[in-house]
Amino acid sequence: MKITVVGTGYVGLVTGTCFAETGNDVTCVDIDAAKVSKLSGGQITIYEPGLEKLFERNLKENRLQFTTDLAAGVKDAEVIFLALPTPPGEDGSADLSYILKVAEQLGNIITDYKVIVDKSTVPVGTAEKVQATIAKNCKCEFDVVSNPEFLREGVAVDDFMKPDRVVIGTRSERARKVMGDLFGPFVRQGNPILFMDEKSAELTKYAANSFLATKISFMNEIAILCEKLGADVDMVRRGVGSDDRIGKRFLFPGIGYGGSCFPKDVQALVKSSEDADYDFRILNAVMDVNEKQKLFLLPKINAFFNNDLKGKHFALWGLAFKPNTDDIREAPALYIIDALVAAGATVTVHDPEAMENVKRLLGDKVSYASHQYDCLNDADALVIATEWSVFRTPDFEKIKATLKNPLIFDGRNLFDVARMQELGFHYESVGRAASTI
Ligand SMILES: NC(=O)C1=CN([C@@H]2O[C@H](COP(=O)(O)OP(=O)(O)OC[C@H]3O[C@@H](n4cnc5c(N)ncnc54)[C@H](O)[C@@H]3O)[C@@H](O)[C@H]2O)C=CC1
Ligand SMILES: O=C(O)[C@H]1O[C@H](OP(=O)(O)OP(=O)(O)OC[C@H]2O[C@@H](n3ccc(=O)[nH]c3=O)[C@H](O)[C@@H]2O)[C@H](O)[C@@H](O)[C@@H]1O
Repeated sequence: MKITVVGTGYVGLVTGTCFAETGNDVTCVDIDAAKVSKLSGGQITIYEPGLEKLFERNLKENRLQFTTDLAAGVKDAEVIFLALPTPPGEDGSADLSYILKVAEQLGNIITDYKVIVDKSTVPVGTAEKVQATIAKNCKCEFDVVSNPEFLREGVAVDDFMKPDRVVIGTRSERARKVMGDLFGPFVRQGNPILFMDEKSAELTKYAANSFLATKISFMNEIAILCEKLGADVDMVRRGVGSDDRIGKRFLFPGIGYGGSCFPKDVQALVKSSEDADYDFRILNAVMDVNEKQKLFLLPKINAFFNNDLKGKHFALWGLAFKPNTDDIREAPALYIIDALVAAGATVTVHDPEAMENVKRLLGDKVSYASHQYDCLNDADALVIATEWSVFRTPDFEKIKATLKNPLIFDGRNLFDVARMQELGFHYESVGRAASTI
């Protein structure tokens, strides 16, 4: 099938590459000329495990092309995916200007039947708006379909190729057939394609992300309670997660959820609810808990240093909002850095993939260490903000020998508390007793 993907960011690039990998002829369109030039030249623009190999193969075999020219890019397409940004507007609602702008352009461009697919995360009613915007100038038939994306960064290729489900919102038989054929190869393993109306599909995406965020905030509050009552959140998590009705996943407490999606999508659903004259109380609490959780380690750090961080120096491991990505959008590490620097401390940071992005954002606000152990030089303590595998089994003797104090504040519960005690560390984590020296 001939497919065009408009917007070649995270979702667009994964979508385009995976469709090419399953034998489709894919053109990706982006207004960012530098990005298009890099991608056309074979240089991948995001860090995503497993994607580069597929990208290179499909580019070489001419199933994947890139252009800045929307009209040329969509000319032969049967299906046009819109994988455009939907950032939060000032009032927290999703900003639809990117999508509606392209919809308006498409109305003037398309001359034969196309299925136009909202892949972006968009509020209920957007498919209708896109339909109306295209229809203003369009002289041919077309359908607008809602097909939200559920991939996670870091495992995006697997999530796209073997999805738990594909949600397709359309009431058009013609579009349903096209989308069913296109996604058939991805759901052969038995997971379903769920056909529904456009509004239900749009709400499914927000409900899924908001529910996952709720699970995380819930466990973060349980972790706080564990510390107050002397329980161990690791034990509680296992005990709770063994119930199939609850499930083991997304119960890991930490320093809050970040990334480009949970924070903005929970906020957007709250705003949609307000617009519909409904106060979504649970989600307001979820956001509130998450805001506080990002700075969960700060009182512990302050308490250790008697509320005087002036002149103290911290090593910080992990900048990405989660492992296996270089994405630092809404990363809890950034909030910790802000708080430490505001209190008069200095920080040296290390991350396996996200250093360049942080350098662009923070410049000389922090210092950078290209190796995780160099990061520890002259530091009063180590703070861990992201659970990269490479941080899970470090050389503890080296850490102890390099840090000024054997002191670790771990926002991701990487180590066993009793072991840290044996090794002679003062070790503080989330929802578990501290090991003290
Ligand atoms: N990043 C993720 O893991 C996931 C994101 N989503 C949703 O997918 C949507 C896209 O997200 P990302 O890929 O992360 O965004 P992104 O910000 O990485 O990429 C968006 C791309 O669109 C391009 N663009 C902007 N205006 C354009 C125009 N007029 N014509 C052509 N290209 C244009 C930008 O240059 C950029 O390359 C959002 O709604 C997001 O909520 C959904 C699931 C997962
Ligand atoms: O709409 C989106 O963009 C995507 O948002 C999330 O994916 P992603 O943001 O890539 O990352 P997650 O693995 O969901 O993690 C999000 C945040 O939650 C945190 N988290 C996750 C799980 C957990 O148990 N505890 C926890 O604190 C992570 O550290 C991270 O900061 C969803 O998992 C995807 O299904 C969805 O498609």
